[in-house]
Amino acid sequence: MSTLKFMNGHGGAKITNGTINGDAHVHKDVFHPEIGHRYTYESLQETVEFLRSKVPYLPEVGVICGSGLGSLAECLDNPIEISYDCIPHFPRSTVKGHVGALVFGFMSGLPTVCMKGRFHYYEGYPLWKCCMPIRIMKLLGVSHLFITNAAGGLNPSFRVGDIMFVKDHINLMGFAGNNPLQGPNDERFGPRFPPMNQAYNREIIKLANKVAKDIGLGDRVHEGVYTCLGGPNFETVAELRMLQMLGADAVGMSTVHEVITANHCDMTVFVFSLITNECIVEYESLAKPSHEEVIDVGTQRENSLKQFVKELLKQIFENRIGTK
Ligand SMILES: O=P(O)(O)O[C@@H]1C[C@H](O)[C@@H](CO)O1
Ligand code: HPA
Repeated sequence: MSTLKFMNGHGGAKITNGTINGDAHVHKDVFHPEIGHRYTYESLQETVEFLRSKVPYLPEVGVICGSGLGSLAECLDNPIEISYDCIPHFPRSTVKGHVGALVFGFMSGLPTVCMKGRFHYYEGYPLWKCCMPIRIMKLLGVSHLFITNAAGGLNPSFRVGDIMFVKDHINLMGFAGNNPLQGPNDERFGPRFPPMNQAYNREIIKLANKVAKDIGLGDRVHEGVYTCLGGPNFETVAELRMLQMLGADAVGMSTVHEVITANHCDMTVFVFSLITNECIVEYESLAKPSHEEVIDVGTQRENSLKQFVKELLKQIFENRIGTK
């Protein structure tokens, strides 16, 4: 039997061991002879059924916690935490700062699911697998997806600890033909050729600027363009200079493929990057980016970010923004 533990003081529960009904969990996707492995709509339904059997309500909001930002899940009242290794067909988190659990609960009174840990291409997961949880959230009923990430600041006006509301992206991996929607298209999720010119909800960005100002973060927020490289190495000076010339304001190793998958299945998307380091574009600089620094900045900014996310969410739903 999988264990359901009650968490002290939170009135919540935790499902932690790696077995379901006594069987070691088997990670399963489906093999297509011509294109290799993929999840099918039906295999994802098994994951959804499992989660529905553990959580007595359906989430409307999804939050993906970026590196060092797992504490956003602490905004949830009455949390039910389910470790990824208990969930049928779910990949495993392998990166420090990504705990590897879905946490269900109520944020600003709204039923919400947080991903405490995401999947990255550099971990060895293909993009369609990195994005599998987004389709699970959609099937569970999530209409609004908040995606967060840690990113390097390319825009010279950004300072460490600033927040960038993502208004657009440059899909560099897509330029090279790598896209999470590659392979057979299931119309039950979305169209073969989805538009991406309104991938980031403009009304929410406008509201986010207002909320940030109201809570005293007005001078620490920006709007900008995010781009994602495959990682895991940080970028060279020449690469960073090229990204600046392309018009990117921040660089990371995630998010773009998640945004594409979420838009494909018609979710309302809001993304922010926490600028955890300044990109080094001078050969003379001896500074070196590190994952430890990335996580530390996340920890330093967690209280402001929690306050911001809760207030923004509340106002989005009060004003019915992005409700389709
Ligand atoms: O998961 P995110 O995109 O927030 O994580 C960033 C990119 C790398 O995974 C890691 C580098 O420190 O942080
Ligand atoms: N580059 C890529 N990914 C990152 C960075 C960076 O400088 N900082 C945090 N994630």
